[in-house]
Amino acid sequence: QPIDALTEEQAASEAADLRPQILKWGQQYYDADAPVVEDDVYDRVYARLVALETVFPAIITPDSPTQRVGGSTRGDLPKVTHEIPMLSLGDVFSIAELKEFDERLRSNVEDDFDYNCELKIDGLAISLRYENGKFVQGSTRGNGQIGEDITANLKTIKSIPQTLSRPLTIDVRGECYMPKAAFLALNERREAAGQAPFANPRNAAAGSLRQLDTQVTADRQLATFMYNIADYEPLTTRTQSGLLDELAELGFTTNATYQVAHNMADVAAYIDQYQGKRGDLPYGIDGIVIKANSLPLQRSIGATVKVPRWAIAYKFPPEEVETVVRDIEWT
Ligand SMILES: NC(=O)c1cnc(OC2CCCC2)nc1N
Repeated sequence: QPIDALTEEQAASEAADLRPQILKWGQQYYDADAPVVEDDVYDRVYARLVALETVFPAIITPDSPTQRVGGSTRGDLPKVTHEIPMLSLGDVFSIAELKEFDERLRSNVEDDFDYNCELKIDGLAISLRYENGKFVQGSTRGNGQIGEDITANLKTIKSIPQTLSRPLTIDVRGECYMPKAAFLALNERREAAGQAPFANPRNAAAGSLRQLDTQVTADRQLATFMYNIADYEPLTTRTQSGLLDELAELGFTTNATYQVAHNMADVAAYIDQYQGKRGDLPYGIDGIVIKANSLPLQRSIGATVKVPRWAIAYKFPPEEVETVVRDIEWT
């Protein structure tokens, strides 16, 4: 309950329960075989401990995770500052809300414009830096400004090109994910070895990317779909749909299911087309993303602190796990 409703000893007792949990999750972070608890769970519990100790400084213990130099991050992967922040996405959960997003955006934009519709891959966002066409660094989104350097692990992923077809200096963003079949095979191996299975493919991908042992990452069959670029100037295209084609020409793997939509009726048709097909896809999706298709328009509309005004994610209701297992083609 709210911290200011607690007595000091209640706060001390709650903090005493949280510290070992946070330390254990921190240690699991590098255990090659322990599933990594979801980032947001870790961050929420860590923030609660910080809040308790801030309101009641007397309960702080020298061994509290909050007193470590590393602070909230669970490990000491080197940090990377994103020159251009990695944005996340606002969410809507109904067609009605989607229409509100469209109306609000069109009220602020003079001319008519198209959307690009994309499947929302359920993985984790990564940024790939290329200098003169060579892959030099890869990182997680982190808080959008500062992520973790996972270059070595990303180099083990076959779909990430080491050299581009043109000597460009660019930051390309996309999703790293674990295909459903790889996820099921991994969990079978883990259960056969008496280890806890990963909760879902996204969690498995996150845990696999943060390994200090790159051989572990290499064995996890991770994949990527790239979908964004920090600065589009070096490219020829000026649309989101064209960007996906140009990224493919450069050597990246992109998801071919995108469609340009002229209006919300087209968007609704795209949603209907894919909402029912989640079970047939070889990767997890948790919705669709619609983006203003013009890249200059995206730039002029801009973003709020964390999310673009020119894009929104439409989230599907959570999928029960058994459908993931049942619907897979057991070839
Ligand atoms: N999970 C996805 O598949 C996905 C995520 N994000 C984006 O776009 C970013 C680019 C800038 C704001 C959102 N597109 C996607 N397809």
